[in-house]
Amino acid sequence: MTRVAVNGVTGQMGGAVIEAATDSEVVVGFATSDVDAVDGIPVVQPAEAAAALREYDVDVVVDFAVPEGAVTVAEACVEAGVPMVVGTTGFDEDGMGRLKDASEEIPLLKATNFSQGIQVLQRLVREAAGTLDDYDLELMETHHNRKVDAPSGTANSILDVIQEERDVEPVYGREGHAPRDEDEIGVFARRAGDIRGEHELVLAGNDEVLSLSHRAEDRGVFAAGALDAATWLVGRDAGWYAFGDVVDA
Ligand SMILES: NC(=O)C1=CN([C@@H]2O[C@H](COP(=O)(O)OP(=O)(O)OC[C@H]3O[C@@H](n4cnc5c(N)ncnc54)[C@H](OP(=O)(O)O)[C@@H]3O)[C@@H](O)[C@H]2O)C=CC1
Ligand SMILES: O=C(O)C1=N[C@H](C(=O)O)C[C@H](O)C1
Repeated sequence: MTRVAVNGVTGQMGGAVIEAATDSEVVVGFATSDVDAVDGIPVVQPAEAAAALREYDVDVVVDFAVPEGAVTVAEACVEAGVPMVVGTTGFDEDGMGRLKDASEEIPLLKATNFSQGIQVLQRLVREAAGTLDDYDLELMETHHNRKVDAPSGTANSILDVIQEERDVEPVYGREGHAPRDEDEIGVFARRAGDIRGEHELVLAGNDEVLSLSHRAEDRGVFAAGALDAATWLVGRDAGWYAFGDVVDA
């Protein structure tokens, strides 16, 4: 069985990964709060991650934490020579640069969304935005009230795909007198309750509207995808990988 360490083990996604790990074994977790164990799994401070990766003979790390913690653990993975799957979102340029540096030494797979449905949505978005090239575009995402980054990592990834097809400028929310430019895309983030994750792209012409949307109904979908990615990543060459590489394999 693949021996997995979970970064952010005390969090919502950490719990979902532990629950989904039936074909792999979570042997250690990382978090900053002062807890010894979660579900019988020892919890270690991220600053001590490199030693723990060796001590627990970890094959791969699965990360759903915060950007700073993900970078700390990525650098520990480099030290210990362990591959890493990064699910955390909201990195700034420096954080992304440090992950890229790590990927020169270890296999590192980063995805803003580990659901297969979002992989397909991304392909549909590319086709729709490229084909309906004069339609107005608006992008919406909705998440639970504890989410800290906005727009979601997934919304930013969808925006990246659109910008590869169309020269559009994002406008984040609108307020007051805000007439729409031809080349803008409105981007909206809503936060409420325990909504797991909803994304919708609307493409509107004058007489028709195409809506492409996805809704995650359980965090288990992200956890299962990340664990599939983790198993796939073990034994690969150092480099930067995407979830599409796993889904297409
Ligand atoms: N790619 C995908 O498919 C998905 C990505 N996500 C992303 O995963 C991340 C986590 O989401 P979620 O579980 O809901 O968030 P939570 O806030 O529930 O969990 C965050 C976890 O990170 C830990 N943490 C905080 N600081 C550090 C640190 N410096 N080093 C290591 N761990 C740390 C927290 O524990 P403590 O305070 O004890 O340190 C906690 O366990 C978010 O960025 C979210 O957007 C979420 C779902 C799917
Ligand atoms: O924080 C979450 O919950 C989620 N975060 C990811 C994102 O920012 O896109 C993926 C998913 O939508 C759930």
